[in-house]
Parts: sequence; C-alpha cells; structure tokens
Amino acid sequence: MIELKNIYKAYKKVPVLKGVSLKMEKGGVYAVLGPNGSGKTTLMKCILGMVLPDRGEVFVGGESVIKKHSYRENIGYLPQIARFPDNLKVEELFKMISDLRGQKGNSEDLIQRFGLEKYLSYKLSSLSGGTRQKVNLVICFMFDAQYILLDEPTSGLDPVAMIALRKLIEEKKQEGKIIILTTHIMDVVEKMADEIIFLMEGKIYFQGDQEKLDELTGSEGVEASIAQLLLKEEKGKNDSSQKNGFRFKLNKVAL
Ligand SMILES: Nc1ncnc2c1ncn2[C@@H]1O[C@H](COP(=O)(O)OP(=O)(O)OP(=O)(O)O)[C@@H](O)[C@H]1O
Repeated sequence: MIELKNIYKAYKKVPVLKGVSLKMEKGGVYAVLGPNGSGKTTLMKCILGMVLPDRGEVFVGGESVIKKHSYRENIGYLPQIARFPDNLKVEELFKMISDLRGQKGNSEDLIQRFGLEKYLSYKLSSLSGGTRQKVNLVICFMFDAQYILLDEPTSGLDPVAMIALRKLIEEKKQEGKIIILTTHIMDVVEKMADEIIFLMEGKIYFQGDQEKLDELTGSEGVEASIAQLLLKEEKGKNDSSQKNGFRFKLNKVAL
C-alpha cells in the first residue's frame, strides 16, 4: 500500500503540490496523468524520498517514510532521465548496481526480454536513446521490487520493446505489485491502467478507473475524457460559476 496524506511541495516558493492525498491499496497499474509541469515527477519523488514535502506524510507498506531510507529497497524506479557515467559498459553498469545492492538480481532474464545481449559490451555513451531506456528498465525491474515507479517508461521504445514492457508490467500486476507510471501517451493508459490519477494545478482532479472517467466526462476513451477535463477547466477559468459547479461535480462523483 502507498498512501500520500495532504502533501504540499513548493520549489522556491512556487507551489507544485497543493494538498495531494492519494491511496493505492491494491496491486495494479496506477497511471498518474496531467499536463507538463503539473507535478507528476515531484509526486513520484516524494514517494521515493528524493523530494521532501513541505507538509504532509507519505506511507509505504503502512510505514511513514519521511527521512527514512531502507524502505527504498522495496521500490524499483525508472527516472525520466537516468544519469550514469557514460564511459561505463552496459555489463559493468549492471554489475555495479548488483554490487551496490549486494544482490545479484535477475538482470539476465530482463536482458533477454529487451534484446540487450548484443549491447552488453557497449559503452553507455554509444547507445541510442531507446536502448538506454531498455537498460534503465532492466535496472528498475532487476530486484523484483514490490512497488515499481515508472516515469515515462515508454519513452523512445520501439514496438517490440513496448510489447515486452507491457508483458512485464502485466506479470508484475498478476504478482500483486503496485505499479505507478506517468505517461503522455493515452494508448498506454488505455491498455495498461487499472486506475487513473489526474493531477492539475497541484491537486488531484480525478482518481478512478476508465469507466468512471468516461461517465464523468461524457466522453469515450481516456484521450477524449482527459481533453474534456482540460477544456472544461480552461472554460471554467473564464467563468467562475461554471468552474465551481464542475469542480463540485468532480469532487462529488470522482473523489
Ligand atoms: N528541483 C526543482 N527546482 C525548481 N523547480 C522544480 C524542480 N523540480 C521541478 N520543478 C518545477 O516543478 C513543476 C513540476 O515539475 P514536475 O517535473 O514534477 O512536473 P511533471 O508533471 O512531471 O512534468 P512533465 O510532464 O513535463 O514531465 C515544474 O514547474 C518544474 O519546473
């Protein structure tokens, strides 16, 4: 279980998260959506302890995690931009990560799934963006963590790797793991997400499944529904009475 209670976070007094509360209890895929800069990565980093909230609490597996470290061993993380020394070879990177963790991990199976065998002796600097993403995915999944946080996991992946990733996520879901992902690709959400969390202007506008989202917006499909939310919010900004009405409906129906 992952729970966020009333999280506030500002960077240099600019608020990003303005009272975010969220509970992810069951195993499954939770898609965190929202416009650029809405705070999706910040929210993930609060769970990871990489960003310290100004207010509020984060619980992982029922335990408060603020200023704690060991719980991170239960989390696999794929950052939006991963930075490793460029002169390392792929195989050296995997070995370094295993040594740091003190566990071998199951990188061999993952290397095979993502077709990375032939790149093991390549330096990271010589890899394409998509191949780097596959390397990062191996690192994220290699210790079989209970919680998996994926920031834009499909970025740069070819269709074969996309299928491999979907299969892997599906397997993790069947094992009861909690997978949180951010993406701007609505097809990924439609195919993978059990629950959608829509973040906008520092708050959660919607949390629920795709059926509930369609019902709320009167649209069909995640792309159309999310567009509806954005359009109504934009329209609402120019008409405060409508905005209040729409927000009320969202709060009442969705949250
Ligand atoms: N370390 C930081 N210092 C200052 N501002 C930051 C920092 N990290 C993020 N921000 C700002 O906080 C806001 C939210 O950023 P965040 O990366 O969480 O958004 P996001 O929803 O993940 O965006 P995207 O969809 O573009 O990846 C942005 O305005 C960003 O510029």
